[in-house]
Amino acid sequence: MTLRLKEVTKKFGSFTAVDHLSIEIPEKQIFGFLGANGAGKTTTFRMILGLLDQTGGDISWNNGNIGYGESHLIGYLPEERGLYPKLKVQDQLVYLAKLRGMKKADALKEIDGWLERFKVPEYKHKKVEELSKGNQQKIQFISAVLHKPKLLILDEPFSGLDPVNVEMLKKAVVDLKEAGTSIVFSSHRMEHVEELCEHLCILHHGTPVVHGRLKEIKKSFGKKNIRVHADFDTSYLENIRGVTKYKPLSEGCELQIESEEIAQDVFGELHGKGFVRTFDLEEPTLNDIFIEKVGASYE
Ligand SMILES: Nc1ncnc2c1ncn2[C@@H]1O[C@H](COP(=O)(O)OP(=O)(O)OP(=O)(O)O)[C@@H](O)[C@H]1O
Repeated sequence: MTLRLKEVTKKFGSFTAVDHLSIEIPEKQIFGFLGANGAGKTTTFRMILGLLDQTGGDISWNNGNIGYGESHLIGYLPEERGLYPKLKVQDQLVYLAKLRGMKKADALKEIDGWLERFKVPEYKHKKVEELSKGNQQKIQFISAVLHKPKLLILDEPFSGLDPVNVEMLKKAVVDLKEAGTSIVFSSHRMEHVEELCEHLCILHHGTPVVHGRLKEIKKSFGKKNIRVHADFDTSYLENIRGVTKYKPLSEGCELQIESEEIAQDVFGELHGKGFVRTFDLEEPTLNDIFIEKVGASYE
């Protein structure tokens, strides 16, 4: 079930939050949605979910509209986390699962499995307000996936989590994909998108500036990085034609080059100058691409 957005636009008064966005989100894959604060990611998710009406354009899923009737097929982790603080974890999850058409007995079984998996079984009968923020986020993630949705939309799922919990959630996301769920997630962290997504879109002021398959995006970017590990001063490499960036490291440097061919020149200039431990020619990172297209880095 492919999710298609065609020329989707959202205006709030005279302000355009999403501007003629056309993307295709293939099924059973993880699609990454990147963009600076205010780029239009959450607004796009709300339109996909039918929580906001678009001003123009079409959104279709499996060639039909997504409506409230499909809530059992869709899971959503909103950016503004919101569980009922006074309700106990299990009661709350059962309630939300029943809203999505699950039977209580099935829900209880699933809940136990997820709480174990996320290493929080002891919170089952605790009120949500007694949990740390990170653990509340895990519970909210569980509420988005309990009913085994076909389409899962995750707005900044990893924000505010410690590295161990980030890994735990990432693993869950990958397993859900492998089980056949189509997943769209937004993030400010390039490395998460780079690691998890085959397809992605970078939004800038509501317009997609990069869109497609990660591998092809990297290939078509042209520029590459070189990492040199050497025991002598490499700063002269900065002056080679085609070297667009130079960053000294404690032992060596990192370079950005205009195209792959420049690597030969850099390699040649290293010859005979001293001991070179490593010379690596690497693909551009998503961060490099983002900086060039959007002009700002989050790091
Ligand atoms: N209900 C609303 N009324 C008016 N403007 C809005 C409304 N919702 C969003 N906007 C504006 O639309 C733009 C896009 O917001 P959106 O929340 O989609 O961005 P985002 O990419 O999710 O940002 P962030 O990374 O900060 O979550 C922002 O400039 C925001 O102020």
